[in-house]
Amino acid sequence: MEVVDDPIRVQTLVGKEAVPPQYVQPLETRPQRIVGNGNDNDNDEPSPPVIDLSKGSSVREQLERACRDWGAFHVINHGVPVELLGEMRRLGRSFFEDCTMDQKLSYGCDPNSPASEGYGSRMLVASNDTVLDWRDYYDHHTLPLSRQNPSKWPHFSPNYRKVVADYSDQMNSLAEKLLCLISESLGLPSSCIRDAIGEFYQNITVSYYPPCPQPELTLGLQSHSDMGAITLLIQDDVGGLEVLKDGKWVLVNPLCDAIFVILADQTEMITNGQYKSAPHRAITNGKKARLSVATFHDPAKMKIISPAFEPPKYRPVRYGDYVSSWYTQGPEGKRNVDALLI
Ligand SMILES: O=C(O)CCC(=O)C(=O)O
Ligand SMILES: [Fe+2]
Repeated sequence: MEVVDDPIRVQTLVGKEAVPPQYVQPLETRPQRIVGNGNDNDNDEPSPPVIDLSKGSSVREQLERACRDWGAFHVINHGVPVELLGEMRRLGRSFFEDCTMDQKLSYGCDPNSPASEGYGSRMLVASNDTVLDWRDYYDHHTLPLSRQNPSKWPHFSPNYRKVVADYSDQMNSLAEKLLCLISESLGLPSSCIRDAIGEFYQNITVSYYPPCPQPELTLGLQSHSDMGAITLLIQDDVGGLEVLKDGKWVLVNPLCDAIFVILADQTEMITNGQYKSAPHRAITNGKKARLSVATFHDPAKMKIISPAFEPPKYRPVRYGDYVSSWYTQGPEGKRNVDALLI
């Protein structure tokens, strides 16, 4: 296996006047908007729907529309204490901003293993000539509990490990609840998608996007869809997450108490393409650092995923094989799940 050097953390580039050439996107993938200058959101631009989970009877209908039209939506009244969302954001930010680089590097992830836990900067990179993302991150392995080893997580704050463990529990329950509702919205038994995924493999990734001297040339995270079943994301008030809707990039409004739900590739497969995974990306800005916390819920590597409808439109795939092809080919704006279409 090719041995990869430990990547430069983007935070160490802050203060430069220009971005190094490896971070410059080709013309066709450069962002079309600059956030943080007061005209972030085009008034005519549609916004992802907001679904109130406490509104019993209409929730399934709203979910159905949001899943078909967007593959992504906000949920409010989701049952997760909003103080916990705030604590997770605060502690996540504190790691990046209050720890020294030496402290942070003592948690550095293994650059030779694609999904290793810890502090890194090059997660979605397929080859050495891929344009780099303007992002640093901290990835935590949280579920199943046999993968959870809090001694590997930052200990600069006495609360950090407890907050991450509580956050993991809460996201797990919400992901289960949403997959049940999503199954029901398609007339499937409520446990259908949940059972098709099996035991959740959950990762929590805190992404930190330092201010960028040339936001018009860069992306914080290149276009991709998430590989697993369902992603639950919170962000701060800076804004920069975009989802692709009818061929256009639409900004996801930061809603402080909401959780943003992103359908991922295995849910597209199981629903036989009735609900598509949502391509999304993050843009950067010149003034403020931006933070997001994404919680991924994936099947086990050995799990075979196949559509729950006849006739199937996708070939069955072992999840581990799907992941390996993703890491060797990279997202590069393609929809990897399309490769499984029959
Ligand atoms: O930072 C964001 O808003 C997006 C993060 C994301 O898409 C990911 O980590 O897969
Ligand atoms: Fe993502």
